[in-house]
Amino acid sequence: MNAAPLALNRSLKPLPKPPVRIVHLGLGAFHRSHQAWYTQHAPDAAEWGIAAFTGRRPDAAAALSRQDCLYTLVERSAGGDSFEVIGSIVEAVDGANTARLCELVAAKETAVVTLTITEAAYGLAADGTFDAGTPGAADDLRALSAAASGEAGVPGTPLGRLVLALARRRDSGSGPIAVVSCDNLSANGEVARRAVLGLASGWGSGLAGWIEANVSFVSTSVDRITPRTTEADIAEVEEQCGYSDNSPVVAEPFRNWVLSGDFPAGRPRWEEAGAVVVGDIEPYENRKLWLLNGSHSILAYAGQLRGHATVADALADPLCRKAVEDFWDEAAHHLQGEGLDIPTYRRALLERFGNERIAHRLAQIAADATTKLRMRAVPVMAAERADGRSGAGSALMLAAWIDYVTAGNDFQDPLAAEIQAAVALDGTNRVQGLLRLVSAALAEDPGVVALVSRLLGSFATTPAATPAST
Ligand SMILES: NC(=O)c1ccc[n+]([C@@H]2O[C@H](COP(=O)([O-])OP(=O)(O)OC[C@H]3O[C@@H](n4cnc5c(N)ncnc54)[C@H](O)[C@@H]3O)[C@@H](O)[C@H]2O)c1
Ligand SMILES: O=P(O)(O)OC[C@@H](O)[C@@H](O)[C@H](O)[C@H](O)CO
Repeated sequence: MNAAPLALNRSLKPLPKPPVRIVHLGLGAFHRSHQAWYTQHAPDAAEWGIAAFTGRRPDAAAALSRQDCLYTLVERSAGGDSFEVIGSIVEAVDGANTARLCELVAAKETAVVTLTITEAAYGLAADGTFDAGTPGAADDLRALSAAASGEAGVPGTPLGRLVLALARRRDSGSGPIAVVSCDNLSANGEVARRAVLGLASGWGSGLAGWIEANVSFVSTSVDRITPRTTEADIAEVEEQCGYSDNSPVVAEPFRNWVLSGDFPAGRPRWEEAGAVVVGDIEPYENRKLWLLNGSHSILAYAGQLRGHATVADALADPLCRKAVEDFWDEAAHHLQGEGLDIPTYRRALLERFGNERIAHRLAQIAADATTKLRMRAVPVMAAERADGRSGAGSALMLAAWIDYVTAGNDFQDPLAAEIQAAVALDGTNRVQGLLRLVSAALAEDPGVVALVSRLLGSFATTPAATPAST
């Protein structure tokens, strides 16, 4: 009988355990492949430990805690896998444990709070402002107001919990701190600032003013394709590494992190691990959000309509590939700037997306479309139309999404009820109703509605049924 493999922990792999100076909200796959990797590879890693909180469930924190917060990062290239144990996370906590969050954020030693809570968790309205009316925000505003007056009140969203913890930091006199959004949002620092200040209004008693003066909201562009871990990944780590790891994470070899903003209480020297610190982040953000995430959205809807399950499969379909390249041509008109090198970036994306060993599921990317399309299709289309062109490449992304939700596919979206109501309408009203959830301005433009309507059905045929081109 084979002996059970040894479990991964700090006795088996005695990595240093630095003190907590970073608090992370959203303990998912991406944080572990990206910010935790950069922190481990910074030259001052010995001073910077991370306490990471889950978002909605305790499971990931419980699993990681069972192995002293160590996990294996599997770097998966087209040619093979390499393995590295990451130890920069030193505490993994259930997000509902607001007492521990408050304690850590209020501590003088804590200098940075990072976020990977997904785009939908910022509670944005269609115009990009904070929407106090979403159920999560409304509940948190009430909870924060109760907590401020000493009554029982515990916020349930990550940003509501962060506001509670920032109130504790103010009370403890621990001074300024940086909040760093690592979610795929344009101007993610500014979005985080608006959402935090919006929720802080529930607390009252000058908390919003204190946050304005003491919290630096850093914007970042983050990049490393990190699909969800599978059972096969867990089995592979056991076989190749000789220990059992319940929480490995798989990522492509490529990684990129561009940051812009102040860190009033310090930060790890991430730039010496390859991160880039810039003054103006917008061109980098747009390049990444439009070219990578925008084409991911096209592939998610068009690809699934054509029967594909992964990014690599969809990209191999000429119809999907053409839609991606047409959108890239459009977006490139509005990506000017020194060092952006769009042709090289595009070539690299084709190679990254084509890595068949990274099974990046289209269903995962398809989630939360209304929030994502506002930052991926809408700005490019608006810029194209302002320059007198049609914006057909961006319109095709919107048409593919409309076909996808109309076809009765399962989807997750903060506006799911509104999407269902719009889908129940007919013809142009349906198109206009769905566009309105993404951009009121585009929905009111008859030219856009007509263009998107004309493009419906573009991906209706499966590849096998597509007539051979002549
Ligand atoms: N995975 C990637 O390749 C990648 C790359 C770049 C950026 N990102 C950004 O990171 C985010 C997280 O990606 P991931 O791969 O870690 O996902 P994940 O599903 O592994 O983890 C997401 C974390 O956020 C929490 N969460 C999810 N939805 C939430 C909500 N509505 N409210 C509160 N908490 C919520 C989850 O509980 C979990 O802790 C993405 O949405 C994206 O903005 C991901
Ligand atoms: O939920 P999303 O669409 O923001 O993320 C899914 C993928 O598009 C995304 O995770 C990319 O892999 C990532 O942005 C690459 O850096």
